[in-house]
Amino acid sequence: ASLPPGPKPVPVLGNVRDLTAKELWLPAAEWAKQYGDVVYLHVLGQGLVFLNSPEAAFELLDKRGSIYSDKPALVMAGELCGCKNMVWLLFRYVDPSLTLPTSDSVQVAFTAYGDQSKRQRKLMHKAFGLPAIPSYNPLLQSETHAFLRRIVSSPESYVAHTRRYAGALTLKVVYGYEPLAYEDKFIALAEECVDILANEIASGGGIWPVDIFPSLQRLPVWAPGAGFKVKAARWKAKMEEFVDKPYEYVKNSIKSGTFKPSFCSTLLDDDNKTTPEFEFDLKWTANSMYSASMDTTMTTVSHFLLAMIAHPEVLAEAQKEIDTVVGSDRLPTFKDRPKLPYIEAILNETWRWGVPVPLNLPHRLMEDDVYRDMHIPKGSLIFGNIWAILRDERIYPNPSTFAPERFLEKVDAATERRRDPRNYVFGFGRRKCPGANLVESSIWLLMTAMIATLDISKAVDESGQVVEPQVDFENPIFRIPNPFKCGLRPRSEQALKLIQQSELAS
Ligand code: HEM
Repeated sequence: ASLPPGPKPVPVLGNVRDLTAKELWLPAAEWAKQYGDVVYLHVLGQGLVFLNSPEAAFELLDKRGSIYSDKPALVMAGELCGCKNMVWLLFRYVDPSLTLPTSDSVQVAFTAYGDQSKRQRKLMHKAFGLPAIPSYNPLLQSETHAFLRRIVSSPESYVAHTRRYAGALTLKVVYGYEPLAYEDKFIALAEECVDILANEIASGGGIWPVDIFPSLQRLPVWAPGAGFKVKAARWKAKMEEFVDKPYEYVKNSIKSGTFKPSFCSTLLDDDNKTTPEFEFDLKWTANSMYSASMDTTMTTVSHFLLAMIAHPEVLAEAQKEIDTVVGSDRLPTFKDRPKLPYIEAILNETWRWGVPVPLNLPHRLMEDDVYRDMHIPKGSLIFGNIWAILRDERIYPNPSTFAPERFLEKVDAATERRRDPRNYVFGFGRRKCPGANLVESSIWLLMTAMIATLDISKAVDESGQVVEPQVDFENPIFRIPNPFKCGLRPRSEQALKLIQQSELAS
């Protein structure tokens, strides 16, 4: 079998010049149109495979998951800095020109496929499987209300409020920890580690000389050129602190009987077996959730805001629906969800149009494989091209337009399944996002509460001029818009009153 088709490589360097540092999903969508639903490129012999249709993505990443679920490994970040146990890791992507690294950080699911990743996923499934989700509802509700209160008090800081919402929610869900309003120790520690990962470990494109020549690991620390080992030891200590400290907090609060139910407390209690292996998995799994939820939540909320700014008629229609179903005497709750089909369609369209992780996170193929007479070499990195799938005009006419109505059209069950963006935006197979059920609830409530209480529009500057949002996507993995200006204010006196009163209720 021959390799799948793709842009013509040059000798040795391969397709280096075909890759772009920003928005790689745009050329990847063009390759999909030109070469079909499986496209192959290589960079210095490293195979990159793009799966551009649901059929190809499900067949390989899902059905053949036993060989398509590994993750790429990096020696410096993984081995020396101790991040190999993290399910997520921030690192920088190699600049396509292979001369200069990009300055962007990206996150990648990192644990190699094997017993450890299976155990970690089992823990996450237990905590975030569908049956567990209703138990988080009160927490989601109180965090959403706290978010609204912060927004009305300083709307210009909506980015910081969204990050705090995601961070606090994760700390509470995972550790039962209530962060302080300002200068919280765990949030500060988490941000410090995120910064080390993004700006230190990941500098130089995330690829260090030791990644290319693993034998450098054996250099003694005093040897010339071994400075990386000293740095790695320092960063590793910080990473371990980030993993150990919140975990110790849970254990101590269980001992003193002051704990709040959480992912960790439930598992420690349920399994009642604190073998070193179990504790190791638990604390690294818990820790990885923090990074995993930050940028993805930020991306989704940003796209929702952009869509509302660009389409005031959609916001008005959604507010009409809320006013009819919920009224103006209370804030929406999960019980209202089945009666709000237009809002459901907005959420669907936000997932589809925003595409938070357009090329998925790469999986690594563990064995040579053949698919439809095409040879896919062992070691290839496999990208589920979620962007191309969700911009397929045969399924979504005028795909670049934000149009929630498309999801209100009655279709047969097979088309319904095929067009549901949730089947794609959270990835595929055995590495599919374990947080999907949780964010399905958390983002729904956050979005619905914003629609119910806020006017969302373009910002206006001091001289009264409307400020057009400047949208730019620099991050090579997450489709996360750079912070843009936007106008957020209470919809009415009554809405403001409900937001302020929510503090008493929570
Ligand atoms: C807006 C929301 C989110 C989106 C769109 C999203 C999307 C994704 C995607 C595309 C992947 C890669 C799947 C693959 O490799 O096939 C992933 C992995 C992952 N996600 Fe999410 N995610 C979101 C929120 C969250 C949250 C809130 C958590 C934690 C509570 C979380 C935890 C994880 C973890 C731990 C992984 C790695 C799984 C593994 O490699 O086995 N995600 N996510």
